[in-house]
Amino acid sequence: MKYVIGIDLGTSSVKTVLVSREGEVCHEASREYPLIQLQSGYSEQDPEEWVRQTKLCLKDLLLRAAVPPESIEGISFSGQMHGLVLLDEEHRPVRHAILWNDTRTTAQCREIEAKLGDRLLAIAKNPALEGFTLPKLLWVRDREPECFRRAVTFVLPKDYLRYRLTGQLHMDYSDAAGTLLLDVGSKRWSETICDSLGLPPSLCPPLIESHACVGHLLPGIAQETGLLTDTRVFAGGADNACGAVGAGILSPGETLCSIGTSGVILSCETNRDADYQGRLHFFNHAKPDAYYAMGVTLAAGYSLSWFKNNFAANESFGALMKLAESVPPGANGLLFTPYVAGERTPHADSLIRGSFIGMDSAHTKADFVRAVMEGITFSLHESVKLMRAGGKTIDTVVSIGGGAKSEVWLQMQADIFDAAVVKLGSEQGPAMGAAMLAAYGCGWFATMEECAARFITRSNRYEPRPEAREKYARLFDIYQEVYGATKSLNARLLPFRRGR
Ligand SMILES: Nc1ncnc2c1ncn2[C@@H]1O[C@H](COP(=O)(O)OP(=O)(O)O)[C@@H](O)[C@H]1O
Ligand SMILES: O=C(CO)[C@@H](O)[C@H](O)COP(=O)(O)O
Repeated sequence: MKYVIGIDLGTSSVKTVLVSREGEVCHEASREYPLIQLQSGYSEQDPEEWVRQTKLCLKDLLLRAAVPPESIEGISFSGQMHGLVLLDEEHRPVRHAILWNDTRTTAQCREIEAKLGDRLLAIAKNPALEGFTLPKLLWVRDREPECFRRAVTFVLPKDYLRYRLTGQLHMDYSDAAGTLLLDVGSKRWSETICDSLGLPPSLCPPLIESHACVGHLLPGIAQETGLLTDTRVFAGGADNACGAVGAGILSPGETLCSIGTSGVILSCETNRDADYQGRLHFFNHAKPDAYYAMGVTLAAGYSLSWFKNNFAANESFGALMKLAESVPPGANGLLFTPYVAGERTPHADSLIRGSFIGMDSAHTKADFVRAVMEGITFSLHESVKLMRAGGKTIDTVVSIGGGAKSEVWLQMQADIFDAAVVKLGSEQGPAMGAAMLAAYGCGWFATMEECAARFITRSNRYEPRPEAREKYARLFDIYQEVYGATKSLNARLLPFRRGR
């Protein structure tokens, strides 16, 4: 039997899966690493930790799988998007990586808007948002000139990991699209964007397709992990693109909901001129010449984890789901907005913070858990609504991520989105998409669709329940008013926040 390995370099952990040519997930292994949060709005990681934990994870996978290393034909990657890894001339990081959920770059976003105006949306297809890579580059230029002076190039998290495993430095189109430096339509680094901001185009690394082979493992890495230097390494893609590949979202009309640390609603596109006026992200897919539109809830699973860590630390997620199930839709009049780390879609606002509205002395922890899950799902529904307003039909949504582990949450998604929600047979998230890119890159399948037909099965289906759907439609109207009603209150609370 032949195998491939998919590596997903996530925000909280790295996950590896070993998948056979038949699409069977034979083994998986994962290892965690910490976030470094020096002050409110800051989020960094040590790239060395990604490399260390990935090597240990691969070693563990190989030991437990007990398959001959020569049977592993290819490896590919998925990675948390947008994180800035600045490298010096010896390709060593000049500082820690600044991640996608770091929101320190508001001033740099305004500078990008002032210098590029309408040209930004025309070229990069996206507005200047704090999470994207370009404002992070400008922040280092402005605030840490010594680091910036030493930098000769930059990459994204999984590109750095791949570099350390192979010695080859590249960035694939699906991840490059999230930097705000790519001309998304023509798949070239934009000289206009670089020139307008005074950045040397030489900072941008070579571009490559997600299924392209970049080379082989370095001898030292092969020795440490138990793999072979013959194993081919393929570029891989952005985690949301890989999540879509791993869920079979490969043609227009197919929609994904992913509830991980962040949450996304993603819909595949083949028209590179699709125009959402920057209200949704628009990126290159990991499938050649395909694209996707995407709305992002910054703190989706993160809001539930925040609640659990602070108010239910000794209870499992499963126990919390049981509590949520005991409460009717609407959480007995308790409403939550999941802005605990700011928001992206539809409110690109790094300063807004969350609220519980309607707290009553009769409410219990169960109401709070349900309200948190409903608030996260309402936020995702704002993206569904934007896509429908843009002319998309969304009648079926494939749901993945931690949020798809729970029946009660899957049913809630169906009721709130007013669409059928489908769960996958074996859900491995973006790691499966990475494994599929390796399988396609190895030439096992003529098309990615053929690979998806072999590797992916759909299992349970959740239909909207009329009574809950109607109740949620009324609550969603109220939910949508909370942002506007709390914006100025949050602005006044800003000076009181930690680290201000
Ligand atoms: N059993 C569960 N039921 C519902 N939600 C869960 C469960 N387990 C984890 N989650 C949620 O999923 C999130 C993690 O999802 P995951 O896809 O693993 O995230 P990431 O890949 O971003 O690290 C957690 O923050 C939590 O809110
Ligand atoms: O910023 C985005 C997408 O634009 C995030 O989706 C990151 O790509 C991280 O994802 P998770 O760790 O939540 O999977």
